[in-house]
Amino acid sequence: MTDFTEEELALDPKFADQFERGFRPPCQLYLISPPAIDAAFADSLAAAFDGGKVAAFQLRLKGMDDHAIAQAAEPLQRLCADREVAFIVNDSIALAKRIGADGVHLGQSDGDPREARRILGPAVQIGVTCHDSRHLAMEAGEAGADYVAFGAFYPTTTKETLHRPEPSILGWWTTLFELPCVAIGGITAANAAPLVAAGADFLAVSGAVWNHADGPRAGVAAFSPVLAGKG
Ligand SMILES: Cc1ncc(COP(=O)(O)OP(=O)(O)O)c(N)n1
Ligand SMILES: Cc1nc(C(=O)O)sc1CCOP(=O)(O)O
Ligand SMILES: [Mg+2]
Repeated sequence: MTDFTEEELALDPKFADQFERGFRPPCQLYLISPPAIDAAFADSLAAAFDGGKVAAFQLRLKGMDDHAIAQAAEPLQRLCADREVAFIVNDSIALAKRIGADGVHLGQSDGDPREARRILGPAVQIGVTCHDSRHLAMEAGEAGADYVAFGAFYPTTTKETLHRPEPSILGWWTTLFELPCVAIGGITAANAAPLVAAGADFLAVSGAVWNHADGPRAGVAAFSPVLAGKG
């Protein structure tokens, strides 16, 4: 696999009709926390969950140590359990293990998915950032990831990003692989339709929910039509 170039890995359109896309559940929302939160954040998260179905919540607090994140996680993890939302920890396999998270999201320099599996066991969801790379996504799949994440599809102020995939990478992935794919980066209710149409299994969203003019409940609710394919 490591011998292929990105170009070689691209699905040649002339062969596309030879592949049949299997059934996939409708696209779902994967909510990412703001990079910093305050003591009242649990109320905002509850409001977001009131806005519509959220499949997963990722606690992504940057620049804090694991001990502080573990403390902040407690009420949020409880709320997620009550609302049947998967609770995913960003960056840290050790923290995910310590607090018994439902999953961990690993960037390309956050740790090895095989090591994460060894430490966290078979039931914990492991996600891997793959930027705009088919190659990284196939490597993540081979390493036992539960989902691959492509991004940033649109400009974002939440994180400095270097990669800008085309929506077609989602169609390529879902045509060839059963493993779910996540689209991330600058996604709003207004620009999400091409990602849903291309085959994203999940939309990972932060700013569009937390910075929504009418609050996080409205921020989540705004995605309902586009997730239903009516955007
Ligand atoms: C669902 C999802 N996709 C991508 C990322 C980005 O992870 P990473 O590249 O490690 O960058 P940071 O989020 O750690 O700044 C993610 N967190 N979640
Ligand atoms: C955390 C993150 N990772 C990205 C990637 O491209 O890997 S983009 C991003 C920011 C997501 O937040 P928003 O929805 O506000 O753009
Ligand atoms: Mg990371």
